[in-house]
Amino acid sequence: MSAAESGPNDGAARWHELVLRVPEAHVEDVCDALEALQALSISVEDADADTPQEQALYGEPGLPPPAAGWQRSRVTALFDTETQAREAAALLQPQDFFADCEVVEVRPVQEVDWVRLTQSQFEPVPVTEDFWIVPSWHEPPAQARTVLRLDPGLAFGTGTHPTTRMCLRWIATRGAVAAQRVLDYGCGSGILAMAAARFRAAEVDAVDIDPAAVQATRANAAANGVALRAGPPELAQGAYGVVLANILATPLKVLAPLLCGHVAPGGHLVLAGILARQADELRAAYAPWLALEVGDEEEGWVLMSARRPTA
Ligand SMILES: C[S@@+](CC[C@H](N)C(=O)[O-])C[C@H]1O[C@@H](n2cnc3c(N)ncnc32)[C@H](O)[C@@H]1O
Repeated sequence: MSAAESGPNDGAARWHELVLRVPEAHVEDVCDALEALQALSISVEDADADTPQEQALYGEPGLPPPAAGWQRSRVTALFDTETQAREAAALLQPQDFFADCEVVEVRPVQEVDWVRLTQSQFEPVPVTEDFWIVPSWHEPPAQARTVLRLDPGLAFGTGTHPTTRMCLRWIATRGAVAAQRVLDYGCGSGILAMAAARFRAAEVDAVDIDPAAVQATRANAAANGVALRAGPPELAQGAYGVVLANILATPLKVLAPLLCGHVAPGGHLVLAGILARQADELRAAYAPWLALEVGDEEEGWVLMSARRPTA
């Protein structure tokens, strides 16, 4: 057994990890003991991971269930303090079941500033040269004349996904939403609904089957000073000059009669969430009502749109 060593930044660390090497036969005993010693969490990994000795661990039909650990497992237990981690190591070492085990180290776990880390991953997103989606912790770029403030949250839609970006570009460049009733079907964060409002839609309805998305849309609209109605799908009523739906090919096919039924004469239907190879399926599914065409393509995704003839 090797002596446990601690890392150089002990003083600053919030938690400490006790790392052990344990043969398969004793993984369960060691984990039970660590639990009894008040470990905050315990993880078991293959000690030979990423080496030629790495061992797959899964149950095959007709074969015995997988073992609790690998031939040589690396067991890591998290403790509140360095003292607790070292005491746990000291208490384990004399135990019979620990005979073939090894204390690898006691090491500090550095705190991660998750807020800062997350924020650093979300930069302002340009939709066009002068329309930008900007997280609240960033200043809008100088060239941004139209801005939506949006932070990553539980609901989909920060502008970083190509399907959202293509819809935003359609809204910003076609001039089709101005003075229209607009429906955002599957609103997620409400990003498309808010963009429609920014580009002077007369009235915006945003609906989603996920109550968390409806809540996020309301909160994001309030933060952006945007007036819209958000709610469950039943909120969508009557005809709209523009119907936007960025969902996925399968639900979009099921929703074809419903979505087409909301498109006013002379109005537009804009669909995204469709892979390029699914475009023909979608065209066929919507053919009884509207003639969809691919209008944009990005990273293997397409935007499809159609216009209902004026009556
Ligand atoms: C890919 S996200 C799009 C979010 C946002 N509109 C955007 O463009 O980034 C799809 C959203 O559609 C919602 N959704 C999925 N199926 C739906 C359905 N049948 N009716 C209404 N909303 C649906 C999901 O809950 C999700 O919020």
